[in-house]
Amino acid sequence: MKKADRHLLVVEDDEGLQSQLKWAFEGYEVVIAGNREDGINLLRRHVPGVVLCDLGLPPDPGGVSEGLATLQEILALAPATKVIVVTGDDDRANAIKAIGLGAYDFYQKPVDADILSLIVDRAYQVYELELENKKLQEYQQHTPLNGIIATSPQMLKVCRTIEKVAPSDITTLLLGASGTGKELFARALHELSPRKNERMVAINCAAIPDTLLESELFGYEKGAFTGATQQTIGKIEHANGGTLFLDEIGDLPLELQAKLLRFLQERVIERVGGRKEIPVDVRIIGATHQNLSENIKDGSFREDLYYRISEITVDIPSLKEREGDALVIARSFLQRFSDDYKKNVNGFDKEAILALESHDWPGNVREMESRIKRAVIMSEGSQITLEDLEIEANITEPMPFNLKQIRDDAERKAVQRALRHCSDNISDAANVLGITRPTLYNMLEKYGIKI
Ligand SMILES: Nc1ncnc2c1ncn2[C@@H]1O[C@H](COP(=O)(O)OP(=O)(O)OP(=O)(O)O)[C@@H](O)[C@H]1O
Repeated sequence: MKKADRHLLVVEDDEGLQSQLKWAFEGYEVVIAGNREDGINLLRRHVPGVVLCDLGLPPDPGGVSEGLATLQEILALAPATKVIVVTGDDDRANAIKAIGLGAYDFYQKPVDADILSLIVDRAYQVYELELENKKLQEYQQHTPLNGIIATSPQMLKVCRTIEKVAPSDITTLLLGASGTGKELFARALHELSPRKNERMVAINCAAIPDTLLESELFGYEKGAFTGATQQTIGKIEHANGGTLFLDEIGDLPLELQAKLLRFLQERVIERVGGRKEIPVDVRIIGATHQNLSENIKDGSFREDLYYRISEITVDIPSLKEREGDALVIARSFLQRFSDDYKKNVNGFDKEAILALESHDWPGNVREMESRIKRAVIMSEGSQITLEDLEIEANITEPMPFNLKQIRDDAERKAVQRALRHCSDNISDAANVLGITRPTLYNMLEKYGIKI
């Protein structure tokens, strides 16, 4: 939050003090009320992070009842607000009472604007930090599936599909580019399924030489080939009762595709060198970054196997296609790595945010994970810079149709961005955009933005 976006509410009935305080806080938007009712109205309108509240307010200017009531009402309406109570010079007892009721701090008259500014600055910093933390926690709570960070409509749809498909035994194919989270989703599917207490066994079909893949998958009997000194169970049998995750299934050699197809149809396997049919009960999840339709066309993937493994197909969009997810995922990684590496990094600077939002992310979430890990380790300040990320902001776009389109696009993007930055809080987003709430509502309707 820029200092200029910071609102400070002063509830004070002394007009001399009002005008002194109005100009005492450089960089704050100071709003002044002379009594509780006006104070609460301004609180609702401006949502200030910090309130300076005189305890002696009318109709009890000589006592503290109205001031304490104002404090309580502010905290009931906006518990995150930091209220600093201002008391008479000899009124420690009531100051402490106010702290007991939830005031953040107290300050005794006469007012020294310099000291009060310092107290307000510190209170605002605490307020903003708490707000940032709360947002992060909310994002994490909204995480639809364990360990998966997703707020974009595209990914929320994927999450819903996974939740629907998980309880059944249906064979599921996850399609998506490298690093989009296919394995993470496979694990989520397993965790949400009735098989969750059994094993999930993963095998990367592209990482194992073709000659070894058959015995890895199906196991072998003693003496099946040179070096087969003892009977060995394969991954499929190992996953019995649980889930088998066949990563990079598009790389499965044709002979093995036939054998896998037979297993999927009959649910029995034969170990290499064995004759016995062994029934195995596994749920199969496949994943690939390849275009299997192309592979079918060029004969490198069996069409009949494709239909067997794709009873349900889930397309996982690339990070670039997920509206708004990049920043949310980046923040979550930042928090994780700054905790892991005990670094005091708490955000991204403006240029870094632009770069995170405009980068193409060819390596998707995996690329982001490693870039942010490195940036956290390398960073020397409290904020990650463009240099730490080692990416270039790429904000060039094709020439649009006309000026109206440019304006509309920019307006829609600004509204979406403000909402994202304010966790969908309409008042905050309207403030960020410098417009009123009704204007923002009109824009949401105009651009069909749902929150
Ligand atoms: N939505 C997400 N939220 C949090 N972490 C994620 C998300 N998506 C992916 N990751 C993380 O990114 C990394 C890559 O994910 P994963 O291995 O699941 O991708 P993949 O699509 O299986 O990649 P590949 O095709 O290269 O095997 C992992 O560390 C994973 O935890």
